[in-house]
Amino acid sequence: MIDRAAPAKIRAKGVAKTFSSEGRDVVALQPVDLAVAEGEFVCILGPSGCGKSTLLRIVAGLIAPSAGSATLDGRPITGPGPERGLVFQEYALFPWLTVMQNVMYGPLVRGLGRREAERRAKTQIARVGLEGFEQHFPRQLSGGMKQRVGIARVWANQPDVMLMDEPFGALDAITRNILQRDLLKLWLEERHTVLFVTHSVDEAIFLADRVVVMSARPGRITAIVPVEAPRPRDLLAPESITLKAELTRLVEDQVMGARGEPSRLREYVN
Ligand SMILES: Nc1ncnc2c1ncn2[C@@H]1O[C@H](COP(=O)(O)OP(=O)(O)OP(=O)(O)O)[C@@H](O)[C@H]1O
Repeated sequence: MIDRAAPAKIRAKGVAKTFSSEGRDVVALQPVDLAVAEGEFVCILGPSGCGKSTLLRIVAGLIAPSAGSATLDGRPITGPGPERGLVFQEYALFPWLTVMQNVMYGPLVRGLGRREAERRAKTQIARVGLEGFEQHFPRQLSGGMKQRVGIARVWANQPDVMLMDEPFGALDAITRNILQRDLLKLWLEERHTVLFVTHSVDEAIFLADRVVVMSARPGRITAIVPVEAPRPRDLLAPESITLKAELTRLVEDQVMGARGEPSRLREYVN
């Protein structure tokens, strides 16, 4: 159970980001406040370019905010750390290492003995359904398999928090659905805290405890919508369809609003 009364696992307070490039300032993120509870699965949903990745990268410690502060367990985030595992859309595997070596890499770097690193890697490779592919190189794997290795690699480090940036965005719809189900199964077993960036409304409804909707650039949070249906969720159930219409409207309003056009969806949604 998520304990919302407990101190937040991740907290963003007035977090904002302006990038300066070629003498121009780009406001990527307006001040954002967000608290994620321990063990919670939160999806950040919004149109392209609204600053979703920027917010995730600030929590990852890869970039510093221009204003405000982000904390993990109450401590300021000043850089990346082993308690936060990152999965990106680009698979980011080492092409010259096998699946086994890729997954063992983190535990070895963290000083685990070879045997323990191997044991952990084997367990994680089996969990993501890649038993038998330990000696394959990334080039011998499909996109979905590479993303499974990416997840196994992060999980082998036993992070407290998983930060996922459109991890399934490059995959075909069927593979994406399978990986969403598998990710959910793994998450239900261990209940890491997950911050998951997506621009798919269906993906957010299927996975999240809460969906954070962001506005078109410069990004800010426009709504936080809880998803209360028990898992696994049926996206064709009436409550999912209603929620899908609501979230789609929220996102579309942002895009249309940014263009100065009224939302076309309004006529379909009461
Ligand atoms: N390093 C950077 N330098 C300059 N501008 C940047 C940088 N990183 C991001 N931006 C700008 O900040 C804005 C937000 O980018 P971000 O990648 O966070 O959006 P996003 O919502 O994740 O987009 P998408 O869904 O398309 O991946 C964009 O306008 C982008 O061009």
